Amino acid sequence: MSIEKILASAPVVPVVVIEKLEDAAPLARALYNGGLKALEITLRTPIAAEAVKLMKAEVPEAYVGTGTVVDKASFDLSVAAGADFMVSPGVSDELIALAKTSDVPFLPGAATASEVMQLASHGFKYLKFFPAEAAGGTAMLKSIGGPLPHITFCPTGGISLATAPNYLALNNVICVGGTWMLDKQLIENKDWQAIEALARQASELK
Ligand SMILES: O=C(O)C(=O)C[C@H](O)[C@H](O)COP(=O)(O)O
Repeated sequence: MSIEKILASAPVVPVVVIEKLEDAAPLARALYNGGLKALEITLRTPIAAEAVKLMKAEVPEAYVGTGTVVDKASFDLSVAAGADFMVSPGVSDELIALAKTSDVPFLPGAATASEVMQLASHGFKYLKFFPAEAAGGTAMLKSIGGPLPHITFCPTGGISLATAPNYLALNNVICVGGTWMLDKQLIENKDWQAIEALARQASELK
């Protein structure tokens, strides 16, 4: 499985912070039924790895990956959980070495031309552009695309339903990451139909 195929599966990758294990399966089903095929579960809560397992069992046809992969511990936790892919907000020599020895698709984060060049030198052609809005938004991606046209991005960070199309219109953007479809109140209310509707809105973005 390639990171390209995973990222090309839908225009948006929901970035999920899972608080309750009981929400994992129905949330994954709602997001997938709404057309979002790749789900990024951030390792920011102690139940995240277990949630990945439950989501994969509930929606085996989905690509269930981990986010906030920042060191060997989180990398190993992702592998143990059976993550279909991994995403990091930035990158370190340790993570680059681990990613290059693993067959789990890895999407490293970058925010500057130098970081993009460093990752490209290690063979990465798909990068997370994070934090997208704070790091310069679409203007930054257009500028980076000039000298580095062979790198494709999944911008994430501060992107909304309204601004996502501006990123998706860029030649060097394959999809965006976002949290706007993960309304905390709807999840608290277990309103999975409403979550599915927000996912559908996101999945129909061009
Ligand atoms: O936890 C990580 O590893 C992250 O990279 C953080 C997420 O990308 C942001 O939480 C995106 O959140 P929004 O800004 O609401 O789209």
